Amino acid sequence: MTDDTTAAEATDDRVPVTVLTGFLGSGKTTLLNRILTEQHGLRIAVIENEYGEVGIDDALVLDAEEEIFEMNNGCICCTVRGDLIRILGALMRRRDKFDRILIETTGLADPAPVAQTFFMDDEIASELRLDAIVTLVDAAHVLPHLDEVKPEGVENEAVEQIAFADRIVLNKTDLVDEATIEQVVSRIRAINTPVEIIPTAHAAVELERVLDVGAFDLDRVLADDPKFLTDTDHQHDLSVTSVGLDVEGEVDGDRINEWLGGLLRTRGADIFRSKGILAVAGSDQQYVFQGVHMLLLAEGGREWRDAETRRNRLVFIGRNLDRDELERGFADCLMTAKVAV
Ligand SMILES: Nc1nc2c(ncn2[C@@H]2O[C@H](COP(=O)(O)OP(=O)(O)OP(=O)(O)O)[C@@H](O)[C@H]2O)c(=O)[nH]1
Repeated sequence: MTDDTTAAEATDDRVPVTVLTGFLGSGKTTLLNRILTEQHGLRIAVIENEYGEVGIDDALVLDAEEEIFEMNNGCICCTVRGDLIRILGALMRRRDKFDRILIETTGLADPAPVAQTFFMDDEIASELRLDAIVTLVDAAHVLPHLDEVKPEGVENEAVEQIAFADRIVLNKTDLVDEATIEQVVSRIRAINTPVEIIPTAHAAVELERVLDVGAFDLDRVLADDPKFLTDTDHQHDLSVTSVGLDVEGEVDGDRINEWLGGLLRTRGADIFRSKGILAVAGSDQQYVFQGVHMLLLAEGGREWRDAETRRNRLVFIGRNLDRDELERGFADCLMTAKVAV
């Protein structure tokens, strides 16, 4: 680094932006919730992009003082990139209200086009500084996704997210043994040799290791990918789709457990991610379920409000999803449903 760049950085008062990425279910929302609830004294504007039609993450992000902008009608790296630019523009007009910006991408996003946004638009580049791309990696599930062979021209998002990372939060180390951690670390190193890897469980990372770290290095990116600033074309794996269900009524607790458990046991290789908020008969509390492949967790959510309509919102993301089958399976769990005997 020259004296000139040091001086330039010292006077750089642009707002730092962190891009939080990582494959489906790797722990992005868990980290976001940590950041939003920790007493760090920072004012963070959050932009959240969710994959799936029914918008569940907004209910799973904890209440916080911070402002949260939802972008649920497309993928941040392609269809709603215009929305991202508009939100950033609106934020810049009231930059006295926050100290930094955090963008959580979907689990299927390519971080490169999101990063490009900070270099290709002059107004944005003059006001905002891409601080780091922080990638969450699920130590228990990442290897098969890295191994997936995609059709010609189609990106492997899990690989891209690691390749572009300035920091890797190697999460869910509680679910695997040392040998698996070593194997995952060596796969990460093969994709992105110099990256700093921070092993964690439940995304318990010290914030100073991921926020305002000045780690994004355009020169390094251009050395790896000379077309980074000019090549805006990328192709998602269209065989990965989502099915969202939004159904009024209450479900039978036993039946929904049995159905979801059986579904993920038998189809969990193809169902990468599932999550939902359920109205279980006889309970005043919402039920939240979180599935990552075959691993299923259920937790109690907030209480239903008095006049609130009991409804169930579920999303499944993966391959070979059959909407009819999922709708029928869920309908059989509803209290009003006639169950075949
Ligand atoms: N055992 C274990 N579970 C974790 C850990 N981190 C997160 N989880 C759980 O994994 C599930 C997915 O975590 P999220 O934070 O929602 O993951 P995400 O990356 O935001 O998921 P998408 O937004 O769907 O891509 C949740 O049930 C979390 O509680 C961890 O380190 N260990």
